[in-house]
Amino acid sequence: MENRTLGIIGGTGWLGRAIAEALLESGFIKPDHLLISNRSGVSTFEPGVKLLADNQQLVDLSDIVVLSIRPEQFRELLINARGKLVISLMAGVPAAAISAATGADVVVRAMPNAAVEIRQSFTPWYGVGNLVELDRQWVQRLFECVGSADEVPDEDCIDYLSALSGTGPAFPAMLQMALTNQAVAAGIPLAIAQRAAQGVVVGGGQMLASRDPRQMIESLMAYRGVTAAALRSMADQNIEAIVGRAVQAGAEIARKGM
Ligand SMILES: NC(=O)C1=CN([C@@H]2O[C@H](COP(=O)(O)OP(=O)(O)OC[C@H]3O[C@@H](n4cnc5c(N)ncnc54)[C@H](O)[C@@H]3O)[C@@H](O)[C@H]2O)C=CC1
Ligand SMILES: O=C(O)[C@@H]1CCC=N1
Repeated sequence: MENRTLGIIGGTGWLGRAIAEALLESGFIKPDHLLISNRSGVSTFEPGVKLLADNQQLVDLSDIVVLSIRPEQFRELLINARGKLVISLMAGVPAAAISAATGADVVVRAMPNAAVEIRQSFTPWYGVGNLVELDRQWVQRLFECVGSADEVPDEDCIDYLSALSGTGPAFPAMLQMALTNQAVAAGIPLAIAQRAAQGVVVGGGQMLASRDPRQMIESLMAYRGVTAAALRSMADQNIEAIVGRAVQAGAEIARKGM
């Protein structure tokens, strides 16, 4: 299991590169068992990692192939991956379409997020085809190198979670911007507004790494003061429905296919 060769198509992109670097740093993959497809010929990977311009050659030399290209780039990709385990990170591309286009009988769809950069992605994954137990464990351990991971019960979970957790820092970034903009509109100087809003999202997020959110809300509501008024206003405006509609809008795109 340890000596498998992994090829990443799109390994010079945002997710692909971060995952490749984490796999090497953690020792999960040795440099001479990692292949990266690279069209420019310029490498910043450590020595031993093989760069290949030819994707079919990469597939032929790999036991497992990660597709970390964009959905529209996948339409142009011509590879025969019959007999290989293909792991796709692409949003909105069903496993059946990946099998049909690549010939792979076993396809894992995984949905990390941009926090792979800091090894804090949550990555749900789902395997289609005969994914044996050893492969299952391997996939789980691979994504644990960039955070935490869970096998999910069906493929639709991947489409739904693409919008919920695949979006990674998008929801917190939007909240941070809204807090900043509102503070500036209320007359707070921009630099202070930015620091205050960042403190809420980053500092608050770090606390929630080890606290239960419901208990946190209850503890702060118990003051019956400022926080209670602010959170009650959000609840009155049905924040849950707003969040629900946002995730559904993203999931709809993933389900429709890209
Ligand atoms: N960036 C994100 O936060 C997330 C991205 N995804 C999915 O991951 C996939 C990759 O996304 P990113 O890394 O953000 O995109 P990216 O655009 O940063 O990376 C794609 C890379 O693939 C390379 N590439 C494209 N076609 C190629 C080919 N035929 N041969 C070799 N290399 C090729 C490009 O040059 C680029 O370096 C997408 O399908 C996206 O849906 C999923 C969850 C989160
Ligand atoms: O927005 C997208 O389509 C990709 C998938 C989830 C995050 N980024």
